[in-house]
Amino acid sequence: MLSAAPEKLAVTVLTGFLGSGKTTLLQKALRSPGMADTAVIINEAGEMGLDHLLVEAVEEQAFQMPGGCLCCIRRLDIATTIRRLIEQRDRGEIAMFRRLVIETSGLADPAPILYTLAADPMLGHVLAFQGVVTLVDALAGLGTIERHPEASAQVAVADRILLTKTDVAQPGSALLGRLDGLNAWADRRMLPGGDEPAALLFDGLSSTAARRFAAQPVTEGGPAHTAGIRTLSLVLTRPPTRFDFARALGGLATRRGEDLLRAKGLIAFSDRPDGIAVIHAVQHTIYRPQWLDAWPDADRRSRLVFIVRDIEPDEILACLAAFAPVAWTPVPGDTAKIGSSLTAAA
Ligand SMILES: Nc1nc2c(ncn2[C@@H]2O[C@H](COP(=O)(O)OP(=O)(O)OP(=O)(O)O)[C@@H](O)[C@H]2O)c(=O)[nH]1
Repeated sequence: MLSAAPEKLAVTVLTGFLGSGKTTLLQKALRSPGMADTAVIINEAGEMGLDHLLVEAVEEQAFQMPGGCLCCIRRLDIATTIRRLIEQRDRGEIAMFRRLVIETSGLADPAPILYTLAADPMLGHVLAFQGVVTLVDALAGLGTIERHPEASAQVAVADRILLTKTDVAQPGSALLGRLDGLNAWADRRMLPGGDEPAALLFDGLSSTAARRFAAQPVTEGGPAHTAGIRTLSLVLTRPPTRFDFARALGGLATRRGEDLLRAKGLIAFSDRPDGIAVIHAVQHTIYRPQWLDAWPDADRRSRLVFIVRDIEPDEILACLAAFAPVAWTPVPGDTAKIGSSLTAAA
């Protein structure tokens, strides 16, 4: 049965550097009954997307856009994806939704995405842009903003800045001063905090940023990315023990933590066969694994995605193999460099 389509689709862009907590916030927000009318589009920097599997949403609610950083190589795909979802919704093929969250990859500069949304003639009539919510890691945020122009750009366009991981560390005065310098006018909140996660994504946002960027066409060639960033996706042919795996990832984080921007994955361990571990590392920090009762999709392979700066795939493979003696096999076609070479080819 066809449902009546709403007049305008409320859209929020959720951004923040790699590992700042975007998927965690989305997971919490989607548990709220108030989010039943909200679809999410998830974009990741690597070919092998995982976040859409980790968001516990109704299957029809979360849509994946992997295959590259949304702001450069796939910029125009976002308009196509939204148009397609609206058509499917209006034909009754997917669940009715009245709101949309676009989670950008952690490396995205949101400005070209905002421009793409505003410049599309059809979308201009059907979208009601709410604003940009930017997450900043209270622990790693200052260093990240200083080293990566993408992180500064994400802060600069925010309508709301959410400082995450404040249960672990309070943001220092240097970070707060840097945020003031980049964007003093955005609403600023702490996470975890007293706010409803769903409300943080929609309530009280202004569309000032959208209007500002709609007026500034983005030049071809896309935004600048930090040089030397690349992704590497690996699958494991045999399950490692938890100890070996911890030593392998820990060894890499100890040696190259500053340039190990992000690692995430799904791993089956030989000494814990009753669960699948969701692995997260952000620079020097390796997070306690979360456990799933079963594989979240048909793919039963243990897999890890790395996003690194100035680390060659061979160095990662050698470090992992030294500590965890199982085969780590690169996924063909996913040792991509993100940066000038890809941008120029767009
Ligand atoms: N202590 C604490 N940990 C958090 C918080 N938010 C996120 N994390 C942890 O940080 C790690 C990365 O969080 P994600 O939500 O995957 O980050 P993300 O921004 O989606 O990462 P990318 O998609 O790679 O850009 C996970 O281990 C989370 O559990 C927080 O507020 N407090």
